[in-house]
Amino acid sequence: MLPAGSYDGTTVLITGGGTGLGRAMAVEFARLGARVGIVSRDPAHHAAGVTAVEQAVDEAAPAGRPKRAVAVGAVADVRDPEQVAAAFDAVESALGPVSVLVNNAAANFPVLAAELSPGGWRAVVDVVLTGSFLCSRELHRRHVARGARPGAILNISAAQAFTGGPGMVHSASAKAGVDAMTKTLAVEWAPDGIRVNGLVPGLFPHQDLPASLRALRERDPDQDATDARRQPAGRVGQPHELGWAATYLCSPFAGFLTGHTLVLDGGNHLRRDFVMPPVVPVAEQLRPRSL
Ligand SMILES: CCCCC/C=C/C(=O)SCCNC(=O)CCNC(=O)[C@H](O)C(C)(C)COP(=O)(O)OP(=O)(O)OC[C@H]1O[C@@H](n2cnc3c(N)ncnc32)[C@H](O)[C@@H]1OP(=O)(O)O
Ligand SMILES: NC(=O)C1=CN([C@@H]2O[C@H](COP(=O)(O)OP(=O)(O)OC[C@H]3O[C@@H](n4cnc5c(N)ncnc54)[C@H](OP(=O)(O)O)[C@@H]3O)[C@@H](O)[C@H]2O)C=CC1
Repeated sequence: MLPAGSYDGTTVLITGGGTGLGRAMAVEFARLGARVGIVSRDPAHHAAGVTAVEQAVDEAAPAGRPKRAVAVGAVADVRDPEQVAAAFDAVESALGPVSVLVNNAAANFPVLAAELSPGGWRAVVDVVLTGSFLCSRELHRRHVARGARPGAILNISAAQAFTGGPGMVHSASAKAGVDAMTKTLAVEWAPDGIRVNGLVPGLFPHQDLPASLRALRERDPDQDATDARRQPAGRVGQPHELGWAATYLCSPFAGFLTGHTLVLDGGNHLRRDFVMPPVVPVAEQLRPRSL
């Protein structure tokens, strides 16, 4: 954990910050003093994120301290550059200039590559890869125009980017693009004082996942125990742990770190051996089963 107040005076914009892991990161940034802008499509998600942030900050604050406006939501589909610019405007007019961006918004659903429509491919690649680029570009443009520094961008990726993702070709391909973008922008924007890093969550189950992903887990009534047994660390990740890693990577304590992608997965992506469990074809894994 970073020292209290590490983010005092800093405005952090988190795409998809109203649900799941984005919300957990928003809470950890706010606990350390950040003002947080939550950007996504659904205002109900913003409200959930703002409430979580305010509760966490209130719990951590001394009794009687006046309540501060620490979080706001702004509507944008990250695929649309005009909506992205408008959301930055809204966040900055409420909370001040954004100097930290977390590209967390994502889309994903399990599908066999042979059955994925062009529209389904585009939806995922555009949200994950194009959305991360458009938001990064917007932060860079504003940061440079105001001569501000330092700045930090954190791209939330996935281990599928380097292992491949059978049953999720769209997401794996998009996240691999995000990792290449992390390295590229780290070099291009280092002279502008903007660090660009990546963070890969391992398995972090939570209730906000879309139905198609939840359904994969809900087939097994003992899924929590099964998931834990599948991880070298013997457990899945807890969302606040991702928040701890994110707040470190964007902080001055990581001031010389750029172009790096940190994997937080209890060792799961390294779990390869000469002898592996028998192969179950992905088509069989995704086929609906009667319980
Ligand atoms: C515990 C397991 C964890 C596994 C690892 C998790 C990794 C993650 O990335 S988690 C993040 C997942 N979160 C989300 O996906 C949240 C947001 N998702 C969505 O809003 C939808 O899933 C979306 C991606 C479909 C939204 O895109 P949008 O453009 O708004 O959606 P459309 O309904 O217009 O669909 C576009 C396109 O995609 C096809 N499609 C949608 N769902 C499926 C599906 N389940 N299977 C196959 N195809 C799907 C849809 O048919 C459209 O295609 P066309 O009809 O060809 O235009
Ligand atoms: N949970 C896990 O185990 C893993 C997660 N990850 C990654 O972690 C990150 C967070 O995922 P997680 O919290 O689990 O998933 P969620 O589904 O909870 O979060 C996805 C978020 O993205 C937002 N979003 C989706 N599409 C758009 C869009 N077009 N424009 C703006 N915002 C959008 C959604 O908000 P709204 O609907 O309001 O637009 C939602 O808040 C993602 O990058 C994901 O790929 C990676 C590996 C494993």
